[in-house]
Amino acid sequence: MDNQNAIEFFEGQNLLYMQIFGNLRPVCLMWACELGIPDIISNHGKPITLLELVSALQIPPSKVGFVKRFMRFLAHNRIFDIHESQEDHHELAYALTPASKLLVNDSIHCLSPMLQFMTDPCNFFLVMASDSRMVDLVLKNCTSIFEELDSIVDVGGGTGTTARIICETFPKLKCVVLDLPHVVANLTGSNRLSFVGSDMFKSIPQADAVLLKWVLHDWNEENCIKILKRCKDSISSKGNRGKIIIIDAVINEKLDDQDKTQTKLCMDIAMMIAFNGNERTEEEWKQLFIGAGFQHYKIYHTFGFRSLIEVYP
Ligand SMILES: C[S@@+](CC[C@H](N)C(=O)[O-])C[C@H]1O[C@@H](n2cnc3c(N)ncnc32)[C@H](O)[C@@H]1O
Ligand SMILES: COc1ccc(-c2oc3cc(O)cc(O)c3c(=O)c2O)cc1
Repeated sequence: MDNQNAIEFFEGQNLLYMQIFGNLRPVCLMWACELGIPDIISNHGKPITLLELVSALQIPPSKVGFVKRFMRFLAHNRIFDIHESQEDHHELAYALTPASKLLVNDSIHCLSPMLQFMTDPCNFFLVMASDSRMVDLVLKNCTSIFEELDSIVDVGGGTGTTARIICETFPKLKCVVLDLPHVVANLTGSNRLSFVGSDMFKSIPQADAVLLKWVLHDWNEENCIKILKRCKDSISSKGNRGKIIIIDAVINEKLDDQDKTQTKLCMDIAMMIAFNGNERTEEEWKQLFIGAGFQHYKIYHTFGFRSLIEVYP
């Protein structure tokens, strides 16, 4: 084997081993949460040294080396930062990163229920509610999309986490949550929030706008077009003023960085396995909109791996 071939051979081998052992990443992330490490670091108020962490975890001192290696792995994966402590003779100290800040339990944007997505699918509404609490950031960055509306139906809106945030953010807006009857059966609304138990394939109440958040990625093309047609009926009395607001992923391998594409493609596989659904490219979204009889759409790509799409009749 010549030099170039040997380099390629070993790079290929490394890539394969990285993928094979990569399934340890979510496992370690879950262990870190089960041990409460993000909460311990957050409560500590400053980077925590290895010995302080081992003591907080009530792990015998003989196991310090294990914790050190575990934290090295997570730091390499950008879940924690490693600092050299100034006070304690340059001892290692661990801090939260933007990712692990989202795993601190008392934070409003805590995503630790999302971690259970793979291991405990029974907790579905807990998982979706944790994702929905992120919606306040989306709403704050696109007030113009919602502030002109008087009414909105959140189709497949689950237990109403998103709708409650919309009502709090836009005090004039009336919001209906439509989901399957058993999902909304015992939920109580308020004067601007109501729940309707119904099938989105059959009929959707009239409104200025329909919201579909993480709904269409669960369904194949044929079913998406059926849902979008029912949404179009719902806004039909508003003429060209009505619109559909979709919050979902848009795959764009050319524009997105490696991390964002990785997240979207992983979700695509999860949707394919679980629901025969899929994450879509802009062209695939466009074909759905044309298929359901819509004329225009506008995509806002500014919310991390999720996008917001306005669709007009
Ligand atoms: C992935 S969840 C999205 C929930 C919510 N929009 C969110 O982002 O948290 C899909 C939702 O669609 C609802 N759903 C599924 N089939 C439905 C149907 N035929 N009619 C109404 N809702 C339905 C499910 O009960 C579930 O709440
Ligand atoms: C933001 O990323 C995601 C959005 C939605 C989903 C998701 O997850 C589940 C999990 C379940 O246990 C049952 C389900 O029906 C679903 C979904 O329908 C769904 O869209 C995952 C990641």
